[in-house]
Amino acid sequence: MSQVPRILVVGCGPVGTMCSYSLQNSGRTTVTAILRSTYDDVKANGFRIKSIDHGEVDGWRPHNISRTLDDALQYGPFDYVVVALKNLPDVYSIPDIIRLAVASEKTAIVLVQNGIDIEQPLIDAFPDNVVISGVPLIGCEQNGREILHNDPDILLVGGFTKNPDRMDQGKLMCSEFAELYTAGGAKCEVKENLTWFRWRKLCWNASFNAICALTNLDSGLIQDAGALETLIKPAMGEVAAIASAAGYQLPEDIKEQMVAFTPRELYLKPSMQVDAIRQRPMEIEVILGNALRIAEKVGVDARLLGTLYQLLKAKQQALLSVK
Ligand SMILES: NC(=O)C1=CN([C@@H]2O[C@H](COP(=O)(O)OP(=O)(O)OC[C@H]3O[C@@H](n4cnc5c(N)ncnc54)[C@H](OP(=O)(O)O)[C@@H]3O)[C@@H](O)[C@H]2O)C=CC1
Ligand SMILES: CC(C)(CO)C(=O)C(=O)O
Repeated sequence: MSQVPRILVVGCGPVGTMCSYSLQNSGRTTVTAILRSTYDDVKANGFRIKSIDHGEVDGWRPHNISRTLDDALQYGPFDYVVVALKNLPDVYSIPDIIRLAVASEKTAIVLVQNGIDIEQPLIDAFPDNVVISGVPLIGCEQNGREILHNDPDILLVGGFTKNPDRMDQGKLMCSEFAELYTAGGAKCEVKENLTWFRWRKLCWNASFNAICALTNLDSGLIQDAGALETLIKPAMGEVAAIASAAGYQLPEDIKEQMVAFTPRELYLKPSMQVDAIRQRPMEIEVILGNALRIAEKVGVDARLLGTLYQLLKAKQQALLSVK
């Protein structure tokens, strides 16, 4: 590992920008970020960030910014490649996108994304590398160079690798990453049972994200429409049943906990609804498809999730064909 860890952030939307900010703010890293649609604006003016964790900051830039991964390689080799773009295996391959930045087995790949079973493609593509899987508990949105970060950044991380000889290294890198992130003013916690936390978050994402995207009603309006008991909670129940059959027992009152996190008056548009509105591809494979593939393996009947998935797939198909 280089003395000052070099970090590449691929996918500098609201989540990637807040990750870059915390890691750089630690004062102990060099951060390189790939910016596409915001490159010119951020190069000229920096990001304007309004953050519940960091306050208001204008003119902030990562140490290095590049338009492409090829260009970013001049700032490597990287100790960590942080992936914070949408996880869309039906649209692009994340291993292919980052391959050139994974210089050797010393580079750890950090996923900061929603979904379940998202580690496997990276573990398969980079069997000797450490994959740090991160569940982002954050609320943030972006409009050009402006970032509104309104729900605190708590990143839960756990290490994975195919190579048993790399386990110890995985633990070390996970702890180092969490320390750097936390030193920068947000929170990052290492979790031994990270997959359990992925299932817990999936209860929310597979229900609210899917149903709000399909109905174009936000988390408050969908409750006003009476769908909590008829759609949202039943979908959560199916996720909990799959998780339990796969060995991850969620609390008995998981549905109530998730609803309690989502008071009506929040009127929150889940990221999948935002993507649908903006005619951008939705993360349906990692949020529903993977859960259903696991359901089939463990013998759980998840017919509501199956229907939501097929409806979303049709919507995605239509959306991708007009792109
Ligand atoms: N936003 C939120 O509050 C939360 C998001 N999450 C999860 O975090 C992850 C990231 O979410 P979010 O930041 O909202 O996503 P966005 O879609 O808003 O941002 C993704 C960014 O990735 C960039 N990008 C896409 N493809 C590439 C590529 N090939 N190379 C480089 N950059 C690329 C996009 O650039 P361009 O603009 O040029 O297309 C965009 O800036 C997702 O998995 C999401 O589900 C989890 C919790 C909360
Ligand atoms: C929990 C929530 C709403 C955080 O923004 C989310 O994960 C999403 O919108 O996908």
